[in-house]
This record gives sequence, C-alpha cells and structure tokens, in this order.
Amino acid sequence: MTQRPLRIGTRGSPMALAQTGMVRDRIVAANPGLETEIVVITTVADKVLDRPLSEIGGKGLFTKELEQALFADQIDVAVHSMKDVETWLPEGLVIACILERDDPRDAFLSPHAAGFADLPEGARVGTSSLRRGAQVLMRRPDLKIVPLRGNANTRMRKLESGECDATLLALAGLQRLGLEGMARSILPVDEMLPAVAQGALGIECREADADVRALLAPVACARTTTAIAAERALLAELDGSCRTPIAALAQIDGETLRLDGLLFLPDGSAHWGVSRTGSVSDAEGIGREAGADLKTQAGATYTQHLQ
Ligand SMILES: NCc1[nH]cc(CCC(=O)O)c1CC(=O)O
Repeated sequence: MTQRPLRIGTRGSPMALAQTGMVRDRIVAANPGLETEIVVITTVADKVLDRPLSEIGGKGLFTKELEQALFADQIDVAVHSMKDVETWLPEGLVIACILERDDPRDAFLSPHAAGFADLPEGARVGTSSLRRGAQVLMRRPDLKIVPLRGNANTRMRKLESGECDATLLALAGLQRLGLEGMARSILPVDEMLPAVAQGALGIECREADADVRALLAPVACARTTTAIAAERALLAELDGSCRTPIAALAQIDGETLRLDGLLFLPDGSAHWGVSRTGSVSDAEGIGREAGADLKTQAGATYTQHLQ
C-alpha cells in the first residue's frame, strides 16, 4: 500500500474535474480509508482555444502533459476520457483500468430546434469535430458547419450568444456536468455514430506501479474494457490522424460483440461502413478486421485524403 496520498492527475476543465471527482469516489469506495489528492495539469487542448484541434495537429493534445507528469512522478494516476487517449501509449504507461461506460451517444443542443429536422435550410451547426460535421452533412448537406472550440461550458455559451444555431456534445459529458437538461434531443447511434470510446473513462498509470494498479483493479469494468478494446483496435488498424473522421461503437449482448464503424470524408460526400459480430473473446480481432475492411473499402481515397 502506498503511504502518501494517491495523486490523481486531471485536466482542469469543469467536465474533467467533475469526472475526476467521480473516479476518485469510486477508487476510495473500493479502497476504504485511502487518502487522495487531485492535481490539476494544463494541457495543449486547454491552452489553444482558437483553432480546431484537428488543425493544431499531432496526437495526445489532451493527454501529453498528464503523461509527462506520470513519468516525472508528480502524479500517480491520470484520469482521461478514453475518447481523448492516443491509439498507442508511450512505453512505460498503461491504461490500468476502464470504468463502466456512460451513455456513448451525442446530444443535440439548440435554442431554436428540438432536432436536425427542425433546423431551417442553411442553419449553422457549430462543431469542430470532423466526425460530427461529416455525419451532419451526410443527412443535411444544406447545413453549414462552423468551428466551435472550447470546453463544453464555453461551447454552450457560444451557442446561446448566437455563434451557431445548434451544436452537438457528448451526452456523458453533459451528465457529468449535471447539464443533461441542456440536451434538446439525444441522437440515435444510427444517425450519429459516436467517437471511439465516447462515454468511457480510463485511468492511466506507470506500468510498473504494482501498488497503484492494485488500487485501481476493483473499479474496472470488464464489459466496457472489452468494448473499448474492439473500438480502439479498429482505430489502430486505420492509424487515423486527427484529420480522419472515424466513428465506432461496440455493443455487447451476452457473449456476442457487435462492432459498427464508419469512415467519412470530412464534407460528408462519401462514407464507408462496416458492421461485424463475433465473440467477446475476439474483441480486438473483430476491431482489426473491421478497420482493415474500412481501409480496403475507401481504397485510394483513404491514402490520399484520410491518412
Ligand atoms: N473532445 C473533448 C471530449 N472528450 C470527451 C468528451 C465527452 C465525454 C466522454 O466521451 O467521455 C468530450 C466533449 C464532447 O465531445 O462533447
């Protein structure tokens, strides 16, 4: 057992602080009497707020500084939205634990409309997510996608002030902020397939830190871990950059895992889809095959525009 408090690293956005508080409570519930300390770390994604993340480029914009703090022994664990975690982790770090997934769907927010069907022709949808933008344009090519950055609270403020007519946010994030009432509707996954790992929280730590891993083990959710393994295997196979709009969702029913994946051109003018079912014991294999299938379908378009 570690004697000093468990130092829990997190970004400082309201959503990150809310979810880290929830994760801390789960860790303490599983390890009664454990002392903890929340350590706020600022990341590139928190500093650069005027440009889409896909333009800033590189990976790990939400995670790099937290990982540096793990290596520097300033924190013992880092709490992440698994959606923000890079496909490949740096040598020496592991996602030791993935918690039970919250609702993976996206919510629709607008002062004027209850859903896409209510938006007038040419209305502005604020999102800097290529995945969301592409799926909006697939169904409503008349809508205009406008960039909208900042944390969830900032984006809601920009929506209120009229920078756009509607926006999309992860329902799980709204719930963690206690703001699910802001959702005018929840988009079904066959209309808006979520990002890989959306709604799942993970805890990263030093691979060799057996004491810390023992503290985290009881809060892990096996079913979510399996679903995320399939989705992340799909992502790894595509080796997507931040400029690659990809969506994927694994759903588990008993011993059967179903993985749906979509790859898009950012303007929504083309998309490729895959749906595979198999045994939960083959989650990663299903993900790899689904990713390879998408890559083959997109062919030259993939290497030219999406890689
Ligand atoms: N890109 C930032 C981000 N990372 C994770 C979430 C949502 C929470 C989650 O998926 O766990 C969000 C905000 C959003 O997409 O609305």
